[in-house]
Amino acid sequence: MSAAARAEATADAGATGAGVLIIEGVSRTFPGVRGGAPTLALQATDLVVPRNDFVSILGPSGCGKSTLLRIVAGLDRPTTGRVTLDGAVITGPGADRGMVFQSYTLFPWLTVAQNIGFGLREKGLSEAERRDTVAAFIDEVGLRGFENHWPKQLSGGMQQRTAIARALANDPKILLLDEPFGALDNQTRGLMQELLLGIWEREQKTVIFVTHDIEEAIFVGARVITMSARPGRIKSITPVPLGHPRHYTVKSSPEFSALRARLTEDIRAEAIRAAVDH
Ligand SMILES: Nc1ncnc2c1ncn2[C@@H]1O[C@H](COP(=O)(O)OP(=O)(O)OP(=O)(O)O)[C@@H](O)[C@H]1O
Repeated sequence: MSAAARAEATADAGATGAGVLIIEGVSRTFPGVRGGAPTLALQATDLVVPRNDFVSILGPSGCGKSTLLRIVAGLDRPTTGRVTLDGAVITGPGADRGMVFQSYTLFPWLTVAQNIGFGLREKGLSEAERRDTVAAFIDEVGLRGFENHWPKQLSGGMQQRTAIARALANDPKILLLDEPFGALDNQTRGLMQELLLGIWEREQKTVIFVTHDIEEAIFVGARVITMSARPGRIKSITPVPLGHPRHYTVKSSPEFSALRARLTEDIRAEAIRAAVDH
Protein backbone atom coordinates (compact mmCIF):
# COMPACT_ATOMS: atom_id res chain seq x y z
CA MET A 1 0.00 0.00 0.00
CA SER A 2 1.47 3.36 -0.98
CA ALA A 3 1.80 6.17 1.53
CA ALA A 4 -0.90 8.14 -0.34
CA ALA A 5 -3.28 5.15 -0.39
CA ARG A 6 -2.62 4.59 3.31
CA ALA A 7 -3.32 8.25 4.13
CA GLU A 8 -6.56 8.11 2.14
CA ALA A 9 -7.65 4.82 3.70
CA THR A 10 -6.86 6.13 7.17
CA ALA A 11 -8.83 9.32 6.56
CA ASP A 12 -11.78 7.28 5.26
CA ALA A 13 -11.55 5.06 8.29
CA GLY A 14 -11.81 7.98 10.70
CA ALA A 15 -8.25 8.18 11.98
CA THR A 16 -9.19 10.23 15.01
CA GLY A 17 -11.19 7.44 16.64
CA ALA A 18 -10.00 4.36 18.48
CA GLY A 19 -9.97 0.99 16.77
CA VAL A 20 -8.71 1.69 13.24
CA LEU A 21 -6.78 -1.33 12.01
CA ILE A 22 -4.56 -1.21 8.94
CA ILE A 23 -3.04 -4.36 7.46
CA GLU A 24 -0.35 -3.56 4.91
CA GLY A 25 1.38 -6.11 2.72
CA VAL A 26 1.14 -8.77 5.42
CA SER A 27 2.28 -12.23 4.36
CA ARG A 28 3.35 -15.29 6.32
CA THR A 29 5.64 -18.12 5.26
CA PHE A 30 6.20 -20.98 7.69
CA PRO A 31 9.58 -22.71 7.50
CA GLY A 32 9.60 -26.27 6.18
CA VAL A 33 9.68 -29.08 8.70
CA ARG A 34 12.76 -31.38 8.64
CA GLY A 35 14.17 -29.91 5.43
CA GLY A 36 10.77 -29.79 3.70
CA ALA A 37 9.59 -26.89 1.55
CA PRO A 38 8.38 -23.75 3.36
CA THR A 39 4.61 -23.11 3.42
CA LEU A 40 3.33 -19.81 2.08
CA ALA A 41 0.21 -19.60 4.29
CA LEU A 42 -0.80 -16.05 3.47
CA GLN A 43 0.00 -13.95 0.41
CA ALA A 44 0.68 -10.23 0.84
CA THR A 45 -2.59 -8.84 2.13
CA ASP A 46 -3.90 -5.28 2.49
CA LEU A 47 -7.01 -4.45 4.47
CA VAL A 48 -8.32 -1.39 6.28
CA VAL A 49 -10.81 -2.02 9.06
CA PRO A 50 -12.42 1.24 10.16
CA ARG A 51 -13.48 1.73 13.75
CA ASN A 52 -16.82 0.10 14.60
CA ASP A 53 -16.61 -2.12 11.53
CA PHE A 54 -17.66 -5.76 11.88
CA VAL A 55 -15.71 -7.82 9.38
CA SER A 56 -16.45 -11.51 8.90
CA ILE A 57 -13.68 -13.55 7.26
CA LEU A 58 -14.76 -16.68 5.37
CA GLY A 59 -12.56 -19.15 3.56
CA PRO A 60 -11.77 -22.81 3.01
CA SER A 61 -9.80 -24.71 5.59
CA GLY A 62 -6.10 -23.84 5.55
CA CYS A 63 -6.46 -20.54 3.65
CA GLY A 64 -4.72 -18.55 6.36
CA LYS A 65 -7.67 -17.03 8.26
CA SER A 66 -6.29 -17.93 11.67
CA THR A 67 -2.78 -16.94 10.60
CA LEU A 68 -4.01 -13.45 9.70
CA LEU A 69 -5.97 -13.15 12.95
CA ARG A 70 -3.02 -14.36 15.04
CA ILE A 71 -0.80 -11.73 13.41
CA VAL A 72 -3.34 -9.02 14.25
CA ALA A 73 -3.47 -10.41 17.81
CA GLY A 74 0.33 -10.22 18.00
CA LEU A 75 0.59 -13.98 18.63
CA ASP A 76 2.53 -14.45 15.38
CA ARG A 77 4.77 -12.13 13.33
CA PRO A 78 4.30 -11.42 9.63
CA THR A 79 7.06 -12.46 7.23
CA THR A 80 6.48 -9.22 5.31
CA GLY A 81 4.39 -6.15 5.98
CA ARG A 82 2.93 -4.71 9.14
CA VAL A 83 -0.28 -4.17 11.06
CA THR A 84 -1.09 -0.94 12.85
CA LEU A 85 -3.84 -0.22 15.35
CA ASP A 86 -4.52 3.50 15.63
CA GLY A 87 -1.12 4.12 14.07
CA ALA A 88 0.89 1.92 16.47
CA VAL A 89 2.66 -1.05 14.89
CA ILE A 90 1.60 -4.36 16.45
CA THR A 91 4.62 -6.28 17.70
CA GLY A 92 3.01 -8.56 20.30
CA PRO A 93 -0.15 -9.24 22.27
CA GLY A 94 -1.76 -6.31 24.08
CA ALA A 95 -4.81 -5.36 26.12
CA ASP A 96 -6.04 -3.20 23.23
CA ARG A 97 -7.03 -6.44 21.45
CA GLY A 98 -9.47 -8.95 22.94
CA MET A 99 -9.31 -12.53 21.62
CA VAL A 100 -11.90 -15.30 21.71
CA PHE A 101 -10.97 -18.72 20.31
CA GLN A 102 -13.07 -21.73 19.37
CA SER A 103 -11.80 -24.03 22.05
CA TYR A 104 -12.61 -22.88 25.50
CA THR A 105 -9.69 -21.01 26.92
CA LEU A 106 -10.98 -20.10 30.36
CA PHE A 107 -8.72 -20.62 33.35
CA PRO A 108 -10.18 -23.77 34.94
CA TRP A 109 -8.97 -22.81 38.41
CA LEU A 110 -10.86 -19.49 38.37
CA THR A 111 -14.62 -18.91 38.71
CA VAL A 112 -16.68 -17.18 36.01
CA ALA A 113 -16.34 -13.82 37.80
CA GLN A 114 -12.60 -14.30 38.37
CA ASN A 115 -12.08 -15.24 34.72
CA ILE A 116 -13.93 -12.13 33.56
CA GLY A 117 -12.00 -9.91 35.97
CA PHE A 118 -8.62 -11.49 35.22
CA GLY A 119 -7.17 -8.67 33.11
CA LEU A 120 -8.56 -5.87 35.27
CA ARG A 121 -6.09 -6.23 38.11
CA GLU A 122 -3.24 -5.37 35.75
CA LYS A 123 -5.07 -2.24 34.66
CA GLY A 124 -4.79 -0.95 38.22
CA LEU A 125 -8.54 -0.84 38.95
CA SER A 126 -9.59 -0.87 42.61
CA GLU A 127 -11.42 -3.91 43.93
CA ALA A 128 -14.75 -2.04 43.88
CA GLU A 129 -14.21 -0.93 40.27
CA ARG A 130 -13.28 -4.47 39.28
CA ARG A 131 -16.41 -5.83 40.96
CA ASP A 132 -18.64 -3.31 39.16
CA THR A 133 -17.04 -3.98 35.78
CA VAL A 134 -17.34 -7.75 36.19
CA ALA A 135 -20.99 -7.42 37.27
CA ALA A 136 -21.78 -5.25 34.25
CA PHE A 137 -20.30 -7.81 31.84
CA ILE A 138 -21.95 -10.73 33.64
CA ASP A 139 -25.25 -8.98 32.89
CA GLU A 140 -24.21 -8.12 29.34
CA VAL A 141 -23.71 -11.80 28.47
CA GLY A 142 -26.62 -13.12 30.57
CA LEU A 143 -24.64 -15.04 33.20
CA ARG A 144 -26.20 -13.60 36.36
CA GLY A 145 -26.40 -16.38 38.94
CA PHE A 146 -23.35 -18.19 37.55
CA GLU A 147 -20.66 -15.83 38.88
CA ASN A 148 -19.22 -18.40 41.26
CA HIS A 149 -19.41 -21.42 38.97
CA TRP A 150 -16.26 -23.12 37.70
CA PRO A 151 -15.75 -23.42 33.93
CA LYS A 152 -16.27 -27.20 34.03
CA GLN A 153 -19.74 -26.63 35.49
CA LEU A 154 -20.81 -24.59 32.44
CA SER A 155 -22.22 -25.58 29.06
CA GLY A 156 -20.16 -24.77 25.96
CA GLY A 157 -22.35 -21.74 25.22
CA MET A 158 -21.91 -20.41 28.76
CA GLN A 159 -18.15 -20.89 28.55
CA GLN A 160 -18.08 -18.82 25.36
CA ARG A 161 -20.26 -16.16 27.00
CA THR A 162 -17.65 -15.98 29.75
CA ALA A 163 -14.83 -15.78 27.20
CA ILE A 164 -16.58 -12.93 25.38
CA ALA A 165 -17.21 -11.09 28.66
CA ARG A 166 -13.56 -11.54 29.63
CA ALA A 167 -12.41 -10.13 26.29
CA LEU A 168 -14.79 -7.16 26.56
CA ALA A 169 -14.12 -6.37 30.23
CA ASN A 170 -10.68 -5.01 29.32
CA ASP A 171 -12.38 -2.52 26.99
CA PRO A 172 -10.23 -3.49 23.98
CA LYS A 173 -10.22 -1.32 20.86
CA ILE A 174 -10.84 -4.36 18.72
CA LEU A 175 -12.34 -7.79 19.31
CA LEU A 176 -10.79 -10.73 17.41
CA LEU A 177 -12.88 -13.91 17.25
CA ASP A 178 -11.60 -17.15 15.71
CA GLU A 179 -14.48 -19.58 15.08
CA PRO A 180 -15.88 -18.71 18.52
CA PHE A 181 -19.10 -20.67 18.02
CA GLY A 182 -17.65 -23.52 15.96
CA ALA A 183 -18.00 -26.14 18.69
CA LEU A 184 -21.58 -25.26 19.68
CA ASP A 185 -24.81 -26.94 18.61
CA ASN A 186 -26.90 -25.05 16.05
CA GLN A 187 -29.47 -23.73 18.49
CA THR A 188 -26.87 -22.35 20.90
CA ARG A 189 -24.83 -21.04 18.01
CA GLY A 190 -27.79 -18.99 16.73
CA LEU A 191 -28.36 -17.51 20.19
CA MET A 192 -24.67 -16.66 20.56
CA GLN A 193 -24.70 -14.88 17.18
CA GLU A 194 -27.61 -12.75 18.40
CA LEU A 195 -25.81 -12.07 21.68
CA LEU A 196 -22.65 -10.92 19.91
CA LEU A 197 -24.58 -8.80 17.45
CA GLY A 198 -26.50 -7.15 20.32
CA ILE A 199 -23.24 -6.34 22.10
CA TRP A 200 -21.78 -4.85 18.93
CA GLU A 201 -24.90 -2.78 18.29
CA ARG A 202 -24.68 -1.37 21.84
CA GLU A 203 -20.91 -1.04 22.28
CA GLN A 204 -19.83 -0.28 18.70
CA LYS A 205 -16.52 -2.11 18.87
CA THR A 206 -14.34 -2.90 15.89
CA VAL A 207 -14.68 -6.66 15.32
CA ILE A 208 -12.92 -9.25 13.14
CA PHE A 209 -14.78 -12.54 13.12
CA VAL A 210 -13.38 -15.68 11.47
CA THR A 211 -15.86 -18.41 10.56
CA HIS A 212 -16.48 -21.31 8.16
CA ASP A 213 -20.20 -20.68 8.24
CA ILE A 214 -21.59 -18.50 5.44
CA GLU A 215 -24.90 -17.77 7.15
CA GLU A 216 -23.13 -16.79 10.35
CA ALA A 217 -20.70 -14.52 8.47
CA ILE A 218 -23.59 -12.64 6.83
CA PHE A 219 -25.82 -12.46 9.90
CA VAL A 220 -23.23 -10.89 12.20
CA GLY A 221 -21.09 -8.99 9.68
CA ALA A 222 -21.18 -5.49 8.23
CA ARG A 223 -18.80 -6.78 5.53
CA VAL A 224 -17.91 -10.32 4.52
CA ILE A 225 -14.39 -11.00 3.27
CA THR A 226 -13.78 -14.22 1.39
CA MET A 227 -10.31 -15.70 1.12
CA SER A 228 -8.93 -17.84 -1.66
CA ALA A 229 -7.56 -21.35 -1.12
CA ARG A 230 -3.96 -21.66 0.10
CA PRO A 231 -1.89 -19.62 -0.24
CA GLY A 232 -4.61 -17.38 1.08
CA ARG A 233 -5.38 -13.90 -0.14
CA ILE A 234 -8.47 -11.72 -0.01
CA LYS A 235 -10.71 -12.71 -2.88
CA SER A 236 -13.77 -10.51 -2.35
CA ILE A 237 -15.18 -7.94 0.05
CA THR A 238 -18.99 -7.82 0.19
CA PRO A 239 -20.93 -5.23 2.19
CA VAL A 240 -23.96 -6.67 4.01
CA PRO A 241 -26.86 -4.32 3.29
CA LEU A 242 -29.02 -5.51 6.20
CA GLY A 243 -30.06 -2.94 8.81
CA HIS A 244 -29.79 -2.88 12.60
CA PRO A 245 -31.03 -4.00 15.01
CA ARG A 246 -30.76 -7.23 13.03
CA HIS A 247 -33.31 -9.83 14.06
CA TYR A 248 -32.70 -13.53 13.34
CA THR A 249 -35.76 -13.60 11.02
CA VAL A 250 -33.64 -11.63 8.52
CA LYS A 251 -32.06 -15.01 7.68
CA SER A 252 -35.20 -15.90 5.70
CA SER A 253 -35.34 -12.60 3.77
CA PRO A 254 -34.71 -12.46 -0.02
CA GLU A 255 -31.70 -10.13 0.48
CA PHE A 256 -30.10 -12.61 2.86
CA SER A 257 -30.76 -15.53 0.49
CA ALA A 258 -29.23 -13.65 -2.44
CA LEU A 259 -26.07 -12.89 -0.44
CA ARG A 260 -25.85 -16.47 0.79
CA ALA A 261 -26.17 -17.79 -2.77
CA ARG A 262 -23.39 -15.47 -4.03
CA LEU A 263 -20.99 -16.24 -1.20
CA THR A 264 -21.73 -19.97 -1.40
CA GLU A 265 -20.59 -19.91 -5.03
CA ASP A 266 -17.40 -18.00 -4.11
CA ILE A 267 -16.51 -20.32 -1.26
CA ARG A 268 -17.43 -23.48 -3.15
CA ALA A 269 -15.02 -22.59 -5.94
CA GLU A 270 -12.24 -22.09 -3.38
CA ALA A 271 -13.10 -25.25 -1.44
CA ILE A 272 -12.87 -27.25 -4.69
CA ARG A 273 -9.48 -25.66 -5.45
CA ALA A 274 -8.28 -26.44 -1.93
CA ALA A 275 -9.44 -30.07 -2.26
CA VAL A 276 -7.72 -30.52 -5.64
CA ASP A 277 -4.46 -29.03 -4.34
CA HIS A 278 -4.25 -31.48 -1.42
N1 LIG B 1 2.92 -22.88 12.95
C1 LIG B 1 2.79 -23.36 11.72
N2 LIG B 1 3.80 -24.03 11.11
C2 LIG B 1 3.68 -24.50 9.86
N3 LIG B 1 2.57 -24.35 9.09
C3 LIG B 1 1.52 -23.69 9.64
C4 LIG B 1 1.57 -23.17 10.97
N4 LIG B 1 0.37 -22.56 11.24
C5 LIG B 1 -0.37 -22.72 10.13
N5 LIG B 1 0.31 -23.39 9.16
C6 LIG B 1 -0.17 -23.70 7.81
O1 LIG B 1 -0.59 -22.49 7.21
C7 LIG B 1 -1.78 -22.68 6.47
C8 LIG B 1 -2.86 -21.74 6.98
O2 LIG B 1 -3.25 -22.14 8.28
P1 LIG B 1 -4.41 -21.39 9.08
O3 LIG B 1 -4.58 -22.11 10.38
O4 LIG B 1 -4.15 -19.94 9.12
O5 LIG B 1 -5.67 -21.66 8.14
P2 LIG B 1 -7.23 -21.45 8.42
O6 LIG B 1 -7.79 -20.82 7.21
O7 LIG B 1 -7.43 -20.75 9.71
O8 LIG B 1 -7.72 -22.95 8.53
P3 LIG B 1 -8.93 -23.59 9.37
O9 LIG B 1 -10.16 -22.97 8.80
O10 LIG B 1 -8.83 -25.05 9.06
O11 LIG B 1 -8.71 -23.25 10.80
C9 LIG B 1 -2.15 -24.14 6.63
O12 LIG B 1 -1.68 -24.84 5.51
C10 LIG B 1 -1.41 -24.58 7.87
O13 LIG B 1 -1.07 -25.94 7.80
